Amino acid sequence: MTEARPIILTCGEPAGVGPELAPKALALGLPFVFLGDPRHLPAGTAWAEVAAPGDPVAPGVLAVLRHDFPAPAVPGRPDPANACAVVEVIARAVDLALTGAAGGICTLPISKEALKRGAGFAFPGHTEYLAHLAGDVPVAMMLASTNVEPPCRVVPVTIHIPLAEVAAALTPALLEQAIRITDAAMRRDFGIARPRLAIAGLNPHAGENGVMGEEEARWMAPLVERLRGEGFDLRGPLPADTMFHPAARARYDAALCAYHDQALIPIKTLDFAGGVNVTLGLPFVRTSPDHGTAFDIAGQGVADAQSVIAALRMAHEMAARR
Ligand SMILES: NC(=O)C1=CN([C@@H]2O[C@H](COP(=O)(O)OP(=O)(O)OC[C@H]3O[C@@H](n4cnc5c(N)ncnc54)[C@H](O)[C@@H]3O)[C@@H](O)[C@H]2O)C=CC1
Ligand SMILES: NCC(=O)COP(=O)(O)O
Repeated sequence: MTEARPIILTCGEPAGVGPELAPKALALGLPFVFLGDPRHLPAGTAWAEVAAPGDPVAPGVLAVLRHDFPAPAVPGRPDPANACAVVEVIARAVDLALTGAAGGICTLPISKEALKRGAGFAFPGHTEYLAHLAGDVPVAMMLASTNVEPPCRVVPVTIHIPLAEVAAALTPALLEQAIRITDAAMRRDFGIARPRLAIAGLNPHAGENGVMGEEEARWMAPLVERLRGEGFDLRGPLPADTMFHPAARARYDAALCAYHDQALIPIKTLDFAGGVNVTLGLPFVRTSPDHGTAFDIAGQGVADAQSVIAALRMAHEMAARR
């Protein structure tokens, strides 16, 4: 059996909880390398600089690929001077994954606001930036539970846009693209031979035959029917409010949701600690914890590492399947 290639763990926003989670993630026992500035790690962290992702370090020591930042980190207070380096780290990790030096990347949380203000970052988040770095490939965001049965896996088809813009942004072409990407990724990355996908309606009661919204009857149901004809195992459009209880989740492998909160509220309610964010459709493996920078608790050492550990484990599992 070949040794698993390490996963690159990008530092994310240094004023958030990311850097303090990196040493806690050593509990995983699978190889990963922290890419960032070692000055941002908690005092007392046992770390060793490596020149390449696969270089050995002693057990219990955090391997660090050094990326020097202009400024130290003040917990809870992102420094605009560090914003460009946060973005550089993500790009460097992608290079390492694309060359095969790493098995994939796991990203610690960024502050979207800090990057926009400090670096003019033109992307809503990692997902869109990674798609760009990969050659502007179409991708989908999936959040997957690791602690609940049946699993909760959700794909927000529209992502970081105002609610007022959702109905216009949710087009047949976008939903079809998300269905195709999700189906392919469930097979390749999750080992599910015939993925069952559930499509959530946009409106209350999935429109109730047009009396509470017309998108479901006008184009969602015909799209689902057409793709079923191609062999996709689809159900829906379904009323979203009854899609996430255990008996309902047992009937599908992933749910495609119309907008961000329709997807993320169920998973963060069912499994905030073990939720993993995966970018589907990339030519390399990318996972992330499902939480953000948690500025309110940064620097206190109380941040829960379960989600980042689950994200690193899932990245290894996905890399092994590719
Ligand atoms: N993948 C990424 O880079 C993500 C980045 N974000 C960014 O994070 C920032 C803050 O977002 P929020 O909506 O406040 O979400 P958040 O997840 O940072 O915080 C929400 C609540 O959960 C708690 N929390 C989060 N992670 C925790 C952990 N590991 N252990 C214990 N408690 C934890 C926080 O203390 C806070 O009370 C924003 O700038 C957002 O854009 C949010 C989600 C994902
Ligand atoms: N709410 C989910 C989220 O913000 C994930 O964003 P990213 O992985 O694209 O950075």
